[in-house]
Amino acid sequence: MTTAGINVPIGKVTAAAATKLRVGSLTALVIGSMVGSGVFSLPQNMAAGAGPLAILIGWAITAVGMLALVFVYQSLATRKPALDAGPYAYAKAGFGPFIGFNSAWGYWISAWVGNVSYAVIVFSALSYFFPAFGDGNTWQAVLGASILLWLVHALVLAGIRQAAIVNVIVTVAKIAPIVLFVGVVAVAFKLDVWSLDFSGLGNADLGSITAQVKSTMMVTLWVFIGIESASVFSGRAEHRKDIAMATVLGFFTCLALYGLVSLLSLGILSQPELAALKNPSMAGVLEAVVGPWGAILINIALVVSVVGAFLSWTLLAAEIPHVAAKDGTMPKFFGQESERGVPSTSLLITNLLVQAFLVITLFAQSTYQALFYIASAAILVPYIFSGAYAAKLALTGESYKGGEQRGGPLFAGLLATVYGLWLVYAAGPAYLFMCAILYAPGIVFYVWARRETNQRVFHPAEAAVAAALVAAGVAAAYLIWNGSISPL
Ligand SMILES: NC(=[NH2+])NCCC[C@H](N)C(=O)O
Repeated sequence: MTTAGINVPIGKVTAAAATKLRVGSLTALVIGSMVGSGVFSLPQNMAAGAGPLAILIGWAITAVGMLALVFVYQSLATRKPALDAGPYAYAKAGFGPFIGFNSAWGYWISAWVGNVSYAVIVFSALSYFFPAFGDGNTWQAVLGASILLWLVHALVLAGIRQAAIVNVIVTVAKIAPIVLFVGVVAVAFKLDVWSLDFSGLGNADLGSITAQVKSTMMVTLWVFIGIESASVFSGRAEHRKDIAMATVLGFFTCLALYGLVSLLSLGILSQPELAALKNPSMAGVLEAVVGPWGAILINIALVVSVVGAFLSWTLLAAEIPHVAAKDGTMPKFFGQESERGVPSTSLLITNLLVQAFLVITLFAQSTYQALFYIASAAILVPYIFSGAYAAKLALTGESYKGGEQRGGPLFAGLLATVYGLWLVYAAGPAYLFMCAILYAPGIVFYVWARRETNQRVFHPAEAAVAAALVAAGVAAAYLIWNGSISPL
């Protein structure tokens, strides 16, 4: 991860890093911005609801859908360079202020709920050394996570920016063990274990192939979140065209690593055995091959990787409402800055929410998986509207020169949108309802921002969407209260 997330104005972050980057380093940046916690739990997360065949199909769908999204952000970055505030700015330009607001709000929710999941998985990994941390949701773990949270808070307030050199070290420290894992597991791979139940249909718990594929979708989405920030690195590229190359290279490198981690693991332990592993499950798989040092290595790699990602996503999460406040999308108070230029109010609100969710985690006994499912589902609004905006530009011809080819971008935009809608379906009702609860309160802040800037609050269509959102939120709160759904 790097600080140069989508909403971080490039100049501010990179003033110090004036050296221009080539394809290699840019690719490392792209990979670094994607790899956080997800990969370390892939063996269990993927096998929990799917056999080898469905996992293969799941990666294939993800490859196509995510690549479409990559092209969407690339084409938007070149066509609408002025909108470099990221996904919400595209959604706003394409579909009006209310949709724009919800994209910013959703991206923000995803960022900070993702951080809650990070805190949980870090302590779940540490429980290998200190068993009291359990699955990262014991009181000891939540206490530890809270200390980590406010420590990071203090660092950010003090004006910390991730130095390029730290990024390089963290990226190497997290990628090297993953590559080692793939190598060791490839050698120990047993085809007969892998093909034991190729279709997964032998295990009645898994259900049809479609059901199995669906079960992998939030997981594969989660591991690629961060890819949208790649276009922001353009300011750091020596040649602008290098960034496109680096994004695609970074994408395929991660896809290969992710695919191999999840698929090769099925040749070490069977699907039911993987499904029963504790996360980070890469640790359990490597331990099965080489003994305890395998688990120790992976657990340490996870802590390094996720603490680094936690810092980056904290900076990014605080930056989102801050940037959105500047253009009137969010209330002005989110834009307040400390003397050091840190978006202190936004940071404080963000981390108070993380803290509140950590407490909820303790009482609801929430798992890492449930938390990152919420973060994945929440990001779909900005993703879908980015795809739709790219398609809209290609359809109307806006920002295209006469005779310029529009078929490719139109196809990518439509594909990304369809992929996003399929993910909404795959997320399932429990997580959609949970998102409704988190999105609905946003309306108050939207109204606030519109009043502050003396603008009309809702157009009729927007009012209808808002009303539907409130209704869904209320229904969701009721269903959770009476126990019909339990997304946590
Ligand atoms: N804190 C967050 N919102 N992180 C989102 C990025 C998730 C990242 N792809 C991972 O695997 O960890």
